[in-house]
Amino acid sequence: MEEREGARMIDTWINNHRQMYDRATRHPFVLSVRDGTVDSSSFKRWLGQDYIFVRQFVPFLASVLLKACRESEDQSDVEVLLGGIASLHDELSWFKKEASKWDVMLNAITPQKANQDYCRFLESLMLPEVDYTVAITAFWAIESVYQKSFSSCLEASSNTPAELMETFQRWGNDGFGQYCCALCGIAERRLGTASEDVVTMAEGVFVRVLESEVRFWDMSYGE
Ligand SMILES: Cc1ncc(CO)c(N)n1
Repeated sequence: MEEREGARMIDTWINNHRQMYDRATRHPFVLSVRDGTVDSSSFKRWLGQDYIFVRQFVPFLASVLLKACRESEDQSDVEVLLGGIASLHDELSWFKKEASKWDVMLNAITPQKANQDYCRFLESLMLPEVDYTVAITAFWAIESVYQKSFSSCLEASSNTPAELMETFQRWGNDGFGQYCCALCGIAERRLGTASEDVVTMAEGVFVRVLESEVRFWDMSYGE
């Protein structure tokens, strides 16, 4: 099979869907965090909904790991994904600690429509017939929207409130950036030898992730 240049492929997608990409990675909620004007009710709403999402993210990541174990030609994929599982473990404890700090009752939260839809989309990607290349592309896209969004809140010119810094460091720090690069590298490598059909499907999933992330951020403003 002809080798395609995966790196260029993902860059091309980002360029082709630039408007949606920017809406997902420079959402008004994130910009309000960055300039220090975010209100605590939006932050708390986001925190509670994201906890629910992250719980659903665990079985999704497990399904990607299983596909990597079975289908990947490169053993290091499994190690990258195991690192992701370890950090999700840490993330869940962090959510609980942060929620108690802000008086958010995690047990009492019901998922809003955008969250339910996003979680249902994740479920559809867990099916065994979904190609590993498509699943890892989705996984990379989901993580990288948070990485891009929150790393912008840590730039020297930003005015992120001190009590929110720890939150945004979770997804904005260099280590998380390197993890996203490793995921991107896996997706690129797989896309490089994938069939046209799989590439088309992976691009569709990428766009769907961006749309789902925009709707997810929108929830922080309430319904
Ligand atoms: C909605 C959403 N997207 C991405 C991430 C990154 O893990 C997250 N925690 N929540």
